[in-house]
Order: sequence, then C-alpha cells, then structure tokens
Amino acid sequence: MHLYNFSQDTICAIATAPGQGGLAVVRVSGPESVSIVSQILRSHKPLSKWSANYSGYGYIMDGEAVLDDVVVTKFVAPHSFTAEDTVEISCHGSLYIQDKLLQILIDRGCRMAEPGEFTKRAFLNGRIDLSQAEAVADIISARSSESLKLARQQAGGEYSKEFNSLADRLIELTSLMELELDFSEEDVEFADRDKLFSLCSSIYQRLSKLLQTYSTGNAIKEGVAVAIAGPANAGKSTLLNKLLGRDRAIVSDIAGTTRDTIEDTVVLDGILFRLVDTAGLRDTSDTIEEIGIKRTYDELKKADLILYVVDQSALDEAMIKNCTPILESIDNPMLLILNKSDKEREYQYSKPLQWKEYETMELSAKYSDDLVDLKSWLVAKAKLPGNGNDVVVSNTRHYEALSKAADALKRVIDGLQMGITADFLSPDLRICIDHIEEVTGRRISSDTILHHIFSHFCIGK
Ligand SMILES: Nc1nc2c(c(=O)[nH]1)N(C=O)[C@@H](CNc1ccc(C(=O)N[C@@H](CCC(=O)O)C(=O)O)cc1)CN2
Ligand SMILES: Nc1nc2c(ncn2[C@@H]2O[C@H](COP(=O)(O)OP(=O)(O)OP(=O)(O)O)[C@@H](O)[C@H]2O)c(=O)[nH]1
Ligand SMILES: [Mg+2]
Repeated sequence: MHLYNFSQDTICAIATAPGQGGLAVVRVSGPESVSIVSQILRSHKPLSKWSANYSGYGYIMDGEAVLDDVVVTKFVAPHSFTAEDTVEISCHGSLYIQDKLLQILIDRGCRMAEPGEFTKRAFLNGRIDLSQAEAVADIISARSSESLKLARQQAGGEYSKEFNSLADRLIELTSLMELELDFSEEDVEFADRDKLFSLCSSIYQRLSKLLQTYSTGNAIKEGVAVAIAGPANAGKSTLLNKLLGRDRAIVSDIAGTTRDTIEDTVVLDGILFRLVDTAGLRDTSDTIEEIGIKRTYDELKKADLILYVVDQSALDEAMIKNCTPILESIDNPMLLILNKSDKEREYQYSKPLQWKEYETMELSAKYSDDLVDLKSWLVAKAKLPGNGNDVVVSNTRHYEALSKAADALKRVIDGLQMGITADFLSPDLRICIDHIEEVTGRRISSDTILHHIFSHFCIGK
C-alpha cells in the first residue's frame, strides 16, 4: 500500500460543473497549495497562518487588480479529501473569473489536474481504496435514490470489508498449504483437507451469491432498460407516454407510426427506468420500417424487462400466430399487456388463448388514470432481493474480477475432490485471491488499469 506517498505536483481544477453559475469552486491540491494560493490571496491574515479546516473571506489578486472576492477553505495534510494540503477557492461563477483564476494558478506553478486525479490521489495516498474511489464517481452520476444507495454502500467500509475478509480467509489457508510444499519431503499436511474443502465451498457460495446481485445491481446503477414491443397499433407509444407522464412519442391510429426507437427515462419508487418504445412488429415492404423492426429485435435482446403489448380487442388467430414465435424467443422477464381493455373484443377466437404461461396484465393505456399495477410490476422486477443492506455488486470491473475468482476457486474445489496435491492447488488459490483483491485495489499496481478507471471521472474530482 502506498500510504502517504505524496505527489510532488500541485494540481488545480474547477470542481463545479462547467459553465456559468452562481459560484464556482476551484480546487488546489499538493505540497505547494498553501504557498501558491497565498501569493494571490489578500486576506485578514496570511493563508499559511490559517488553522486547518478554516474558511475565510478574501480577494484573489490579478497583479495589482482584484479579480474577485472569494471564500477560501484550507485543509492541512492528511486531513483533506486527497490527504494532501488542499485549498479550495469558492469564487463567483463567471466563466471569465474561472478561466482567469486557473490561469493565474498555473502561472504560479500549479498543473491542470487530469480527470479523476483528486480521487486518484486520495486512493494512492491510502485514504480510500479503489472500490471506494469508484464509488465517488457513482455518487456523482447517481440519478435516483436506489443508485445513490448502492454507490453510498460501496463508498462506505462494509463493501470493501466483505472482499478483504474473503481474501484474508483464503490467504491464511494458502499460506498453510504452501508451508506443506516447504516440507514436501516429510509428507505432512498442515492444511486439513476437509476444512479446506468446506472453507473453499463456503467462499465459492458467497462469491456466487455476490455475482448474482450484479445484473440487478448494474441495472439499478445504469437505469433499468425496459423495451415496449408488440404488433403495430397495439398502443405501445400511448403506453410510453402514459408511463412518462408526457407526450413524448407520436400516437396515431395508422399502423407503423413509430419507426425508430424512442428512449426516455422515468424514476419510479427511487429506481431509474430507461423506457424504449419500438417500431411495431409486422410484415412490411417499407425499407425504413424494416430497419426500425430490426432495431426492435435488438432492443428485445438488450432489455432488462420487456413489456409486450397487444391490442386485446383486435386479437385474432392471425395475430396470435404472428406473435407466438416472438414471445417464445424472449428470454428476459416479460409482461404480456392486453391493451385497450376499454374496448370490446372484435373477434372471438375459437381456441382459448395459448399464452397461459406468460405473466399477463389487462389495462387501458389510453383511458386508465394511472398505471399503478404496471408500475408496481416494473418496480418489483427491478428491486434487489434482501433487506437493502446486503452487499450488491454493480460495478462491471468488480463483476469480471469476481467471476475469474470464482472460476479459479471452482478449480480448487474440483481438485480437492480429486485428491490433488498442494502444489497443484495453491496456484489457483493465489489466482483467486489476486482477483478478489482487484476489487478493493489491494493488488492493483498497474498504471494502465488505474488510468482506465480514473480517466472516466470528471475533471476536478
Ligand atoms: N468543499 C468540498 N465539499 C465536498 C468535498 C470536497 O472535497 N470539498 N468532497 C469531496 O469529495 C465531498 C466530501 N468529502 C470529503 C472527504 C474528506 C474530507 C476531509 O477533509 N477529510 C479529513 C478530515 C475529516 C474530519 O474532519 O472528520 C480526513 O479524512 O482526515 C473532506 C471532504 C463532498 N463535498
Ligand atoms: N381505445 C383505446 N385506444 C387506444 C389505447 N391505447 C392506444 N390506443 C389507440 O390506438 C392507436 C395506436 O396507438 P399507438 O400508441 O400509436 O400504437 P403503437 O403500438 O405505438 O403503434 P405503432 O407505432 O404503429 O407500432 C391510437 O389511435 C391510440 O389512441 C387504449 O388503451 N384504448
Ligand atoms: Mg408507436
């Protein structure tokens, strides 16, 4: 671990959103923060004399002229977000003032921060681990209470503790096994095979359980993708508009109204949904409509949830015949919506509806006031099981690392069952530990991986 491995450079960036605002915050972090800012700050006493965590009023000077009056906060290492000396300048949010202030800081020896560099420093200086650093980015991009909850869980200690303790249990075991290798002549067993087996199995089960939380966890983080599909004229766009609470898509009684996919978001019960209205499925000779229908099939594959809408009043045997193969090809959780419940059925089909196995809901997209049951269905399908405090994996990097860890552990378990000796088991145990430790970054030293993670942050974070 690189505890208090302070960087040499002093970096600066605007931490607030780009553009004009009421205020803007410029952050400066690194060993020269205090001395650089004190050169351009006129205040009741020199910045170097301010106590830690103190905020005070002053003037930023551009040579002899006042650029702006500001509030400055001083943090003293290691008690700051980056664990370095940090100075924050809260100025008026004019674009000119922001640019000029950065320019002055750079002239005095600061370097423009790279995206995520403040958080990267917090990680490199040991204030937070890698999964906590990633959680900072998730907190910033959270758009719903549930995604914020996941991000805050990962930002807190519990998430990392789970993975560090799994790794620690395996490390203890591996050390015992590797001890055996040192005494291989003597044919001793330090690590009891039965205990080893039950420990590996229990960790494997835990990993599998955590991996299962990913699809829902990631959907909550990114927004749950809901495809609205079905035959032309079924009322898909009407349903989209009703769920959004506004007229987003064009509705008409002409079949083939929607040609391209239309996407918009809505938050239901704290969960962000990405609703995708699609081109109605029907045989067509229109080239553009055909492209739209191909997109519908793509959306059906990508969606987390599918609302398959049919006009129950217009259902006849031909339509049932057209829809059945599509319905059968859908693997994702799906709700079959029998729309236009306000309308009488035009055609009494001879056989009972053969779609008994599908979850079905009858409604009127056009005339019902509120689609309470449908909204509850969406929320129930998107919610995570459990009490809300369980560790949930929502980060793709973590998911990949944990999948590899589980694969390696599976090989160990299989090997134990076959009575394989310690020298063949310990490499896979090591691989498993390394992958688990990738999550919290105990085992990440690669600059490429770090660069990849932090370059996705905003500048100033
Ligand atoms: N103005 C401002 N607001 C902000 C941040 C910031 O950096 N500056 N944050 C940035 O993300 C978030 C808060 N995170 C922070 C995390 C740690 C420390 C800090 O100074 N920690 C010290 C002292 C702790 C204490 O006094 O209890 C430490 O950990 O030693 C500050 C902010 C959100 N709001
Ligand atoms: N009576 C009744 N009419 C509805 C209902 N839902 C939609 N409609 C009508 O059905 C027609 C088609 O609605 P749309 O929402 O455009 O249907 P669509 O499935 O998006 O159609 P395409 O985009 O062509 O695939 C419109 O005239 C709507 O007003 C409903 O619940 N009851
Ligand atoms: Mg439509």
